Amino acid sequence: MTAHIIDGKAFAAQVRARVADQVAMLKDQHDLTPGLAVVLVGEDPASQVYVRSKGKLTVEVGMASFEHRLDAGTPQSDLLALIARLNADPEIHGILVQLPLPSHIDSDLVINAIDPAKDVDGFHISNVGLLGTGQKSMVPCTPLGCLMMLRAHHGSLSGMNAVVVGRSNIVGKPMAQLLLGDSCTVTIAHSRSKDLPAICRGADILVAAVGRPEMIPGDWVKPGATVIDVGINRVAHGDKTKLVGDVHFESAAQVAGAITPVPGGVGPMTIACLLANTVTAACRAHGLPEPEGLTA
Ligand SMILES: NC(=O)C1=CN([C@@H]2O[C@H](COP(=O)(O)OP(=O)(O)OC[C@H]3O[C@@H](n4cnc5c(N)ncnc54)[C@H](OP(=O)(O)O)[C@@H]3O)[C@@H](O)[C@H]2O)C=CC1
Ligand SMILES: Nc1nc(=O)c2c([nH]1)NC[C@@H]1CN(c3ccc(C(=O)N[C@@H](CCC(=O)O)C(=O)O)cc3)C=[N+]21
Repeated sequence: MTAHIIDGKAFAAQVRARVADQVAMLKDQHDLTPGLAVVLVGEDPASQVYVRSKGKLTVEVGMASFEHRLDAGTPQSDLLALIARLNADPEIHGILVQLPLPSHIDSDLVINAIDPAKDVDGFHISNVGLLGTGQKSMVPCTPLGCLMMLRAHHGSLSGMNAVVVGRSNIVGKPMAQLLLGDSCTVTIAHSRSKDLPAICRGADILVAAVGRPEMIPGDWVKPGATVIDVGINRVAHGDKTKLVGDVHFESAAQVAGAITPVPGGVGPMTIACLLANTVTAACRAHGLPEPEGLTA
């Protein structure tokens, strides 16, 4: 059997088109242009690529993009002062502080300084709490993108066994919350889990968010399962480099029912969901009805 390949790139283009329609409507009928501010501290090359790509796609859907690049040695107090200004700025509906931050900065403190209503990453403790208790919140972009693809592929996820490998605050834990919210039976595995292959083999839905290139081989995958590969790992490839996921794609695609590729799977959906969250935040800020199909 060869798995259906879930085309995250095409799906993301559809999500961005819906965001663009919504933005056009907000401009036309409410004279409102949603704005997204992205803050980058330091010169990490991968982060610079993401930030550029976010800025370009933000403008493409008709929103206003504000980029703040601070040098690596920026004092934490300066970053907090910038966030306070962005929180107070009515033209800005979404704020994203690119992670990881340099080690002299306390990431939790910075994230929790963002107005939760503008926290389009969904990382603020109040959004985490709202999600955990099933209340309306800002939902983290990567797990939201994964959920959208899973719902589109399966319809209902109710009663399915889902295994999430990885327990980070930005991917693993919120992914598990969303799957639980859709009535999956959820297992969260991590570096201390015993017999990870056996845990994975029980999964109807297997989400890999580890950060280890091609760690999960096909023989850990239940025949017919849906595999969502969140991993983005740059590895040597001849005298160049290439991107691979946390799943060994070739072997897993022989066994799975459906699988997301890397690149072209979860990554593009993450950015599309960031734009979706920004439009949702703009609607909420103005007491307007939220766009349908762009939230969890
Ligand atoms: N496509 C996208 O849009 C995005 C992709 N990513 C990618 O997703 C991956 C994960 O990111 P992130 O969650 O931030 O990573 P973290 O490093 O924060 O978390 C990794 C998790 O994997 C677990 N882990 C590590 N080694 C093993 C192992 N051998 N067996 C089982 N579990 C293990 C860790 O366990 P423990 O807690 O015990 O240490 C930890 O919970 C990365 O490749 C990252 O680049 C991230 C964000 C967005
Ligand atoms: N506050 C914050 N929020 C984030 O959402 C966040 C972050 N910090 N720090 C870094 C991670 C990583 N991340 C990705 C987004 C898009 C792709 C993406 O579009 N990937 C393309 C390939 C891009 C390439 O070629 O390099 C793909 O998979 O097809 C990947 C990774 C968001 N992150």
